[in-house]
Amino acid sequence: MKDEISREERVAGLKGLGCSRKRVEDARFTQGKGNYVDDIKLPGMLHGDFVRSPYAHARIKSINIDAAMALPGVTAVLTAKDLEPLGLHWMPTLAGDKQMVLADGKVLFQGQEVAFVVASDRYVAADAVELVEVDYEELEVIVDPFKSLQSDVVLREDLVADDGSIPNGAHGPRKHPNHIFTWEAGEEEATNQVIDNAAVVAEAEMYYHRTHPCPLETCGSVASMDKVNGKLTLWGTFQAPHVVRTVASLLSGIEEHNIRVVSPDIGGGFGNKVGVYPGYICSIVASIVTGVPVKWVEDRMENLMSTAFARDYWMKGKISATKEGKITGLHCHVTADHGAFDACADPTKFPAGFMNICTGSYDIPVAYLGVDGVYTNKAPGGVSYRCSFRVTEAVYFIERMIEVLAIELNMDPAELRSINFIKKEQFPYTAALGWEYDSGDYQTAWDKALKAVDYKGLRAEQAERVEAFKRGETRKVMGIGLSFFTEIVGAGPVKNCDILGMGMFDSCEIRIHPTGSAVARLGTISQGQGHATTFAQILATEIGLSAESITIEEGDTDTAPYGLGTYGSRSTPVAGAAAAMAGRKIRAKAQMIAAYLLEVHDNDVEFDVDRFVVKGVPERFKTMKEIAYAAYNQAIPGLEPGLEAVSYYDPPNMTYPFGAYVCVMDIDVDTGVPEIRRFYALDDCGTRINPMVIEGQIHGGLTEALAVALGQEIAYDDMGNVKTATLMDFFLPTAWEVPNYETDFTVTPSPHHPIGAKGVGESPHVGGVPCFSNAVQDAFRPFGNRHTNMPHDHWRIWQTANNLGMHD
Ligand code: PCD
Ligand SMILES: [Cu+]
Repeated sequence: MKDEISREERVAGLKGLGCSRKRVEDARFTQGKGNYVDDIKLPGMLHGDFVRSPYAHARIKSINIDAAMALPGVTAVLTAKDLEPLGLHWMPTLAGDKQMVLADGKVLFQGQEVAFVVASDRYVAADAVELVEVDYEELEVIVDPFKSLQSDVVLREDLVADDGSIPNGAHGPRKHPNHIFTWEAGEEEATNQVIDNAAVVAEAEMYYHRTHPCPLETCGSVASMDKVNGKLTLWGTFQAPHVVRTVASLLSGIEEHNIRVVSPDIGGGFGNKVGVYPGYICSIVASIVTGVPVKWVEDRMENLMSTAFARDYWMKGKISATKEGKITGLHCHVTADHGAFDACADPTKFPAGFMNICTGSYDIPVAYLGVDGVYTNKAPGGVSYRCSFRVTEAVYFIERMIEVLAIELNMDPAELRSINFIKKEQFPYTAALGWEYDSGDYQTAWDKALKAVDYKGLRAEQAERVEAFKRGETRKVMGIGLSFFTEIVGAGPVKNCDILGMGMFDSCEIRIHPTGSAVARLGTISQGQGHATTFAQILATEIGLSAESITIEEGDTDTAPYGLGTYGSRSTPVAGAAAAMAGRKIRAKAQMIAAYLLEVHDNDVEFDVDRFVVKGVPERFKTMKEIAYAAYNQAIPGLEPGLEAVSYYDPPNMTYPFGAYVCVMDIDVDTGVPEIRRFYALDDCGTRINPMVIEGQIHGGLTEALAVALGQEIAYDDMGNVKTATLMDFFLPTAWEVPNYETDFTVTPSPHHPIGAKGVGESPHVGGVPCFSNAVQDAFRPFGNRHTNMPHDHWRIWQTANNLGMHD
């Protein structure tokens, strides 16, 4: 047979690895044809809405539902009393704590779910919510975690024994009724010894404020109990649909094969949609009780007030070094505000997530981390926002400690980083707090970044600006924000990582059709990341069929293989690896088919782009399309018909993407308004599947980082009122604030991932927040600033300038 097109054209035709293929899902989204939870409309469907607590801490004396029930269109009003006989008034959290589904005797945060109204439409439900009369007796409110550990006020009465003793929590002994856990890593004594005897020590206390990812789509679910067939179908905004199915089965007693969980299109997740919310449970119970489908969808205020927040970490650090700037030790203590229930979604063995990556990208011989989790009268969560697993906090911490140490040493912070990087030859590198970093080449990335922005030139310009400011010629100061981050993404492996006992592997199942097109299903679920585009690219390169002829499906537990879902940038490292492995199984069978068709031995054919060729005889080949057809339609001795494969992949390690960011900022000291002149981001996520998708991920993550660093916050007053529950008060950046990002990359493949890819979705946020914050702080460094807390909104920046005497 003769070849009409060149090998190059055949490679391009696959649209495989490395191709900036346009996102296939966007045809649907840009034409308004997406299918979100709120688009699901079933015959006879009822609508639920919550009565929520106006108080942050109060005893519930009585609930009167009579007036609400009397409103035409209202079917039911559920309270904890109705859920109790079913054992559903409390639910387990992913962190091994339990949480009230509906207020049981008391409320513990503003916005807590008190009663669930079910009515004929969303408006009637909202009207009925107003008619439910709840009699509250206010209790003393605690919003400060340090005060919480000193207070006589017991927040969680359910966690104190009758004799007043404090039973152990899910993560061991508790020191106080409002204490959740102590978690430690590293060697405290050895670390203290090094620090106490060091030539130079820098200390800092910093607060990484509470915030919220605020996805475009809020959380919601539709439950439909088919009593005839005994089958429960649950559509919802779930980042981990299979986990929801298993948990729903364990809680309800409905056998798992009779539960179908579907995540339809999701309008942004960002970790906000990992946890299990009372709304999910209440819609299920309401559908079981009424026998018709019940929908629950939050409004914006409910989403901001009550669903999984992020951060709220009070961090205290000490870092020591030689006079030359070689870091010798690091000590970190965190007081972690978890709100009213511990509902973090960290792997079970890691109650503070992967905070123990806080030694960052540096070769630090000895370190210690201690974390104390504390209850307060705030919403539960702590799982979300572009690094559920606390790597955001860890990287912020170390990147601030480096800056503070640079001040102490009177050294350039870029040079200080260079001196301390883990060197290329040291990988795989075992860090003082236990992680084994898979691969990295930090110095190369750093040099490339500093060169790209002309770092030396910028510092010279900054020095001139400081002089000009002092002479009174300008009121603008200039900051150069640096950050170098190492992320840790791709949980498992199963031996280290499980959630509530569910091991963190992932999966891919692929079915090739006779005409050489395919459908592949994975255990993950895209929330906007573009999986339908990128997973097809991995498979295209592995099996030699064009990505255009491979459909990717996720999110329906009736069809998709079991997987742990999408968060912690785990889809590429884990499900992406499963896809590659399933592709290789297809290829192995295809090789046998090709050999039979070509009448040679299996070992005499080899794979080439989209075909198997007889070794050394390139004109003798069978394309994958021909092989697929033969797989079904030709009797091949010793082989079953069909061409399918499934892979369950338990990764041997996590992947460690990294990056080097630089932000140049001008700040008007009289208005506190920062202006971002330049933002350069170099990312290394190993093998790049789709450069355009990566670029989009980085723009998104950096914009969220800008938001968090420069103004976004879930703030509470002393009464526990949420002060930022609307988009009037909660900062969402617009095109006005967002700079023109310059992106760049290096490629250091993961040695253990089948295609060498690492995750990237979280990276820009993890590296971006310290970069923006460092830019603000660096602008004030020449005027005496050491550390000021985020968010650096205009008012706080103005205060920083004022405190430094710059308004005098
Ligand atoms: N190397 C590489 C890597 C990656 N990639 C691509 O990119 C993406 C991403 O990826 P990753 O990194 O793996 O990740 P994932 O898993 O998929 O995802 C997750 C992430 O993702 C991010 N991004 C995003 N985007 C959108 N649009 N939306 C959303 O929601 C979101 N979210 C966020 C978050 S937050 Mo968490 O949950 O907190 O934990 S985590 C997270 C996809 O598509 C992939 O394929 C490529 O291409 N290459
Ligand atoms: Cu993460």
